[in-house]
Amino acid sequence: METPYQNHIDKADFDYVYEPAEDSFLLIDALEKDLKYLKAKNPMLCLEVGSGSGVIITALAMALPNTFCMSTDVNLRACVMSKLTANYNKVQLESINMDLATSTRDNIFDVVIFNPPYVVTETAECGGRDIAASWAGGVKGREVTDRLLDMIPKKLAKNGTFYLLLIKENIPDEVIKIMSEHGFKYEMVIERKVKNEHQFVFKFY
Ligand SMILES: C[S@@+](CC[C@H](N)C(=O)[O-])C[C@H]1O[C@@H](n2cnc3c(N)ncnc32)[C@H](O)[C@@H]1O
Repeated sequence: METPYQNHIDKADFDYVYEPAEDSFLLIDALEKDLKYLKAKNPMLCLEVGSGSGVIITALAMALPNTFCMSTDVNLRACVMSKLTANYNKVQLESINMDLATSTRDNIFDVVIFNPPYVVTETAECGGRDIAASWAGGVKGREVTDRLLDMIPKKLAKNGTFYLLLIKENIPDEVIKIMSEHGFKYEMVIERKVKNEHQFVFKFY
């Protein structure tokens, strides 16, 4: 999968929007690894929740030209940057300022992707709309993720797939249990140790 160009972004804008980092690129690598599966699925509609600068959903839109791609972010500046990244790379993206996928219709997404704010913080730090929303994950770094886990069964289309990045501190086994209780199978697509983090991308289907 090609990495989208982001030369249009002024470096200073990353004071306000999450700058793509190792976690973003691990998720792109996971989608690349699963590209045969994704192409065979021929998804009509893909959603990236929390798209930040738009690097992941743009990479997916470039790899799946027949798929309609959508993104949400609680940070308005991130929505604008995602749209510009897609435009710059000549793909279509609908980018919407929204909390997770709360205002979308049910049972419509063939693929949902989330690189969440996963850092363990005080609860009071998470739930904002600015740059801190990029990392502040509250208890176990899972407060935002857990809200999305409860929405996934309702938002995915039949036979839909959900890709989620987690770190060890998020206790992936607990996430697997929650998703199993929702009736999903899982696969760990890729993992990487980066600096002091052990990152994983799980696929639930
Ligand atoms: C770790 S950053 C990932 C950004 C981008 N996907 C990437 O990988 O480069 C997490 C993103 O989730 C967004 N976010 C946090 N809470 C959210 C929520 N409740 N609804 C939608 N987006 C949210 C943040 O604003 C941020 O852009």
